[in-house]
Amino acid sequence: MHNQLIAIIGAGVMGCATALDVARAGYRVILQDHSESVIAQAPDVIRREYRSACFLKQGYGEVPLDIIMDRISFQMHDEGVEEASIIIENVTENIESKKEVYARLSQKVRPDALYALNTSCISVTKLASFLPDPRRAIGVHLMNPVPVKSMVEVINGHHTTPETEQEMVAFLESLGKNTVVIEDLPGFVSNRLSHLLMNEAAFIVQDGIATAGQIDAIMKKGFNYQMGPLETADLIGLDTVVHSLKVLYDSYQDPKFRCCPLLQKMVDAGHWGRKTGQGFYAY
Ligand SMILES: NC(=O)c1ccc[n+]([C@@H]2O[C@H](COP(=O)([O-])OP(=O)(O)OC[C@H]3O[C@@H](n4cnc5c(N)ncnc54)[C@H](O)[C@@H]3O)[C@@H](O)[C@H]2O)c1
Repeated sequence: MHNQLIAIIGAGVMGCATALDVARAGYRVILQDHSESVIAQAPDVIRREYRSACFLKQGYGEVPLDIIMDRISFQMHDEGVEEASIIIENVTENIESKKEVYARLSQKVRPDALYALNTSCISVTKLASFLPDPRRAIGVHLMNPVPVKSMVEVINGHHTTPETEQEMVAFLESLGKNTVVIEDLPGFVSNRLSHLLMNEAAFIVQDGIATAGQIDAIMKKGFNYQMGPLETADLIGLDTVVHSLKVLYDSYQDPKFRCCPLLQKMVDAGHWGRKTGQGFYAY
């Protein structure tokens, strides 16, 4: 067991799965969220993630669930965050929410702590500009589902130092992750490409050309994708996909990133994908 304490802020889809992976690797974890219902549900979400990871990834069950759960403190307050050597920020894909969280944490977090900023599309340089020391912040784009996906896209912001990069890569390797370190522009590599595909797939459904199932089948069987673009959108959360498309559109001012109206309509209707039980598919 490591002695290090890791604070994970935001206990949604990514926060819970990340807490599971980090605690499984032997770290003590604070999992914080401002929503009472999210914190109340988080232990069950983690238990489900663990069972699914044991099914999908050989050896994942070698660390028993009760040991992992004992390492995680579920909380709505920030107590203990001052002890953390790494802060992993996983809050909603909205610049104002993230900015508010950084302002709050800056009062408490120790000056030598590292910030791992988990964002789908927002520029890491922009996010780091809201922190007291942007040299110690770096983009850590974990992939969903975190326990199953070993790839992490690591993004150097403009001020990120080589020491920060080295420390963060070493931490991620201690979780069993593989990293690819790239430079910063909104959407990075993965989401600049994947969001175009998911958005265009939604346009195809809207145009009445094919169903979600047909599109996903073509991409899986014809192009060897493990998951189709609309299954992926449901897994990510359509709310997050729409937020990300807005960030891409605003950042590049390029119409290719305009959000498909059907996606926006589904979000307005509360059909956010797996997390609400209904998206392009029913769960
Ligand atoms: N979902 C994915 O597949 C995926 C993949 C990679 C990266 N990301 C990125 O990770 C981040 C989190 O995504 P998610 O899918 O977990 O979102 P989510 O909506 O499931 O969870 C976000 C959580 O942040 C919490 N939150 C919001 N404001 C807060 C505050 N001020 N203090 C504490 N908690 C607060 C919310 O209550 C919510 O529980 C986003 O930036 C997203 O773009 C998501």
